[in-house]
Amino acid sequence: MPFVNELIEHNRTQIAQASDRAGQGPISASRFLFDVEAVMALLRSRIIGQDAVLGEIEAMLRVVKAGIGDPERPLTVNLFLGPTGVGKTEIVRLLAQAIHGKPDAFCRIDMNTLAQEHYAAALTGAPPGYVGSKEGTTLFDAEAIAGSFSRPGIVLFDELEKASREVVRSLLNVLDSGRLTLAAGNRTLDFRNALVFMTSNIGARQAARWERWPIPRTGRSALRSRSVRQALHRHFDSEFLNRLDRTLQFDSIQGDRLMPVLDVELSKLTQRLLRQGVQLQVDSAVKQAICRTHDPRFGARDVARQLRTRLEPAVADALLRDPEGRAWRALLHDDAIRLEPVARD
Ligand SMILES: Nc1ncnc2c1ncn2[C@@H]1O[C@H](COP(=O)(O)OP(=O)(O)OP(=O)(O)O)[C@@H](O)[C@H]1O
Repeated sequence: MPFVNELIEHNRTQIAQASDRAGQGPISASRFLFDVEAVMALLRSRIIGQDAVLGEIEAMLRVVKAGIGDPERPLTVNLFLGPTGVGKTEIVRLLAQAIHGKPDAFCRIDMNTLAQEHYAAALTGAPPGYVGSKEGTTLFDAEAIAGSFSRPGIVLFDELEKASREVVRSLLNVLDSGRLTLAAGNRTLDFRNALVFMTSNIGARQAARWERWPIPRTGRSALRSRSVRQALHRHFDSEFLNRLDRTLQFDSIQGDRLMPVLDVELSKLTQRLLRQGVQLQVDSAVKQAICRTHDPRFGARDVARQLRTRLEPAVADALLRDPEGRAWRALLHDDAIRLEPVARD
């Protein structure tokens, strides 16, 4: 028995195909099934300290949902800038989760693997006459890019600054016309139904220096964003930068942002434990100890790492020691995390 959503999607696709055949072009008004409020609620519950970025994402999703963008370009093209572990990739994963029901339902191109000029071929496939040209083999996942009539595809070009200039130049066509003809010439990938994201940590080192400058926060953030913009313009041609819809700068994750990030990470762990029928409470002393020893170079990644290396082993010990134990409390003893059973009434 098909789901209602699938039936609606099927009907909409039929209508779209019929209208295409009649030469009217695709129907645009609200063809996308996703609900902007629901998508943003998920993002806001999981992404801490990036309010300005999330505001821009919301505006972008509204334009996409309303279907009023240029139909000859990707639905949107966004460059995410910031240091490691601040939520750049996580936002794309959450969008995939909210729109397609799976956090990995997007096409990810790791630009780090395309660091040399001749790797442009890996992106667009082999030219005619070369091995692999007939197969049209490329790094792109055509289905994840195309999405469907009622759900946009999602593409992420990760670590953009690592790609060679040649590879970045081969993306200009995608940004201009929403299409990329593979080198063999026998296949074209269509990005016109895709949300395109790119990430880069360009300028992050310069920005970090301003974080420590002893001036008020607003002044610091203006200087920081100017230095990131300068680094960006030094690295990429304006030909490329002018084709981006949004360049969004992420804030670093440290100070008073750590505790809410820790709460998000903890809730993922407690949910996993609950699925095994185990309850876990974590003392605030444990949380403070984790925030105190946070390594700011790794942003939120270090919070997740500390949970994995300090809390999870203590939980595992307790569960293996007493497999019948169903409720536990994590406490701090001499700077080490210990678990004690919670007495049940
Ligand atoms: N702003 C945030 N709020 C809550 N959790 C976050 C945030 N940023 C990152 N995280 C957590 O850290 C993990 C790593 O973040 P993410 O993959 O987004 O890093 P990134 O910014 O893309 O950095 P990198 O350039 O290293 O890939 C995420 O899976 C998430 O659990």
